[in-house]
Amino acid sequence: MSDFLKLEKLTLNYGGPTPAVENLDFSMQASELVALLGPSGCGKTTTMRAIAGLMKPASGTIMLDNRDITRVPANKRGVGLVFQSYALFPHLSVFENVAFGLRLARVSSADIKRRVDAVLASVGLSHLADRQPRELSGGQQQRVALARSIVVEPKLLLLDEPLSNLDARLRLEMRSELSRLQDELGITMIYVTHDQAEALALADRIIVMREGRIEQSGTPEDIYERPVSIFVANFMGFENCFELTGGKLKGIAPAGFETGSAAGIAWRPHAVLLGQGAHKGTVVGASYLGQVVEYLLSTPLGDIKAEALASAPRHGMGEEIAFDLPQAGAVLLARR
Ligand SMILES: Nc1ncnc2c1ncn2[C@@H]1O[C@H](COP(=O)(O)OP(=O)(O)OP(=O)(O)O)[C@@H](O)[C@H]1O
Repeated sequence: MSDFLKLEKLTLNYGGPTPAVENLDFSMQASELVALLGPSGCGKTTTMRAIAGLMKPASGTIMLDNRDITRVPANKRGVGLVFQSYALFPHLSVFENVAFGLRLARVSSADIKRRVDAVLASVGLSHLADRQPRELSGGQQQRVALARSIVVEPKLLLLDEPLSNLDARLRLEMRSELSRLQDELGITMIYVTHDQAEALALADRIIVMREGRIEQSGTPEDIYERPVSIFVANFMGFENCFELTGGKLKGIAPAGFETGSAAGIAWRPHAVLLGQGAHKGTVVGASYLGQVVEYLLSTPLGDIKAEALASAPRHGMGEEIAFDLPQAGAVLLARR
C-alpha cells in the first residue's frame, strides 16, 4: 500500500536559532488515525500548520495522495483543520456555519441541504440546526466545528487539541463520538494532543514528539507497554523511571534480572510491591484516589510512587515500609 501522507525530512523554522521541527519523517495510510503526542512546545502544532499549508517549510517535502503539496496553497490542499478554539461565525445558524465551505465552493443548494443534513445527523445536531452558536454548549459548538470540517470531505482532517476547551465529561463523550465518526466515515486524521489517555483511546498509531523530533512511533500498545526511552516512559505514566549505569540503579543491580545495555528502567506505581522486599522507604505523601491510595516514598533510590488498594490497611506519614521493584512490571528503556 502506498503512503497517503508522507512527510520527508521536514524542517520548520520560525527564525530562531533552532528549528521548531527538524528533519521530520513520517507517513500514514488512508483512513488511519494518527495521534501526535508530546509536551508543550515539542512542535505538534507547527507540524500541523505545515501540513495544512499555513507555514512554509524551510526544507523537506509533504506528499498527500501521491501529490507533492509542499508549495500548494492551503485552500487547494484538501486538508481540513479543527482547532481548540472553534471560531464559529456568531451571526450564522448552525446549518449555515456548516454550509459555509460548500457555499464558497458553489455547491448547489439541493446538494448543500443534503450534505449538511447528513453531517449534522452524524454529529447528533440535527435538532439544533437553526440555533445560533451562542445558544449552544461548548461541546455542541465543538461538534459544529467538526461538522463544518467534515462536510467539505477533506482528504485529511487535522485536529489540534480539539477537546481541550471541554470539561472532563464532555471530553469523554466527544472522544467516543470522534472514534465512531472515524469508523463510520473512514476519514484520515491526525489528532494532536498532550493527553496520553486521549491518544491511547483514539489512535491507530501514536507518534511521540520531543523537541521537534520523533521520539517513538508505534501502536498504542507499543507506546504504553514498550516505551523506548525514559522520556516516553515518563510521559506514559511510568512514574518511577531511573537511569541505569552499567546495568545498575544507583549502584544496586535490580534483583533477579538482566538489564543488559539498557539506559533506563521504569515501573508504574501499581507495579511496585508494598510491604515486602529488599528496599525500604519512608512515607512522605499519601493520596486517596478512590480505588487505590498512592503513596510517595522517600528511598535511597530516590522518590518512589507506589499504589495499594484503598481497602488495605493504610500507612501513615513517616512510616517506614519495605517494598520490592519486581521484574514483572519493569520495562527496560534503550535510551534516556
Ligand atoms: N509563531 C511563533 N513564532 C516563534 N516561535 C514559535 C511560534 N509558534 C511556536 N513557536 C516555537 O516553536 C516550538 C514548537 O511550538 P508548537 O506550538 O509547535 O508546540 P506544540 O507541541 O504544539 O505545543 P503546545 O502543546 O503548547 O501547543 C516551540 O519552541 C515554540 O516556542
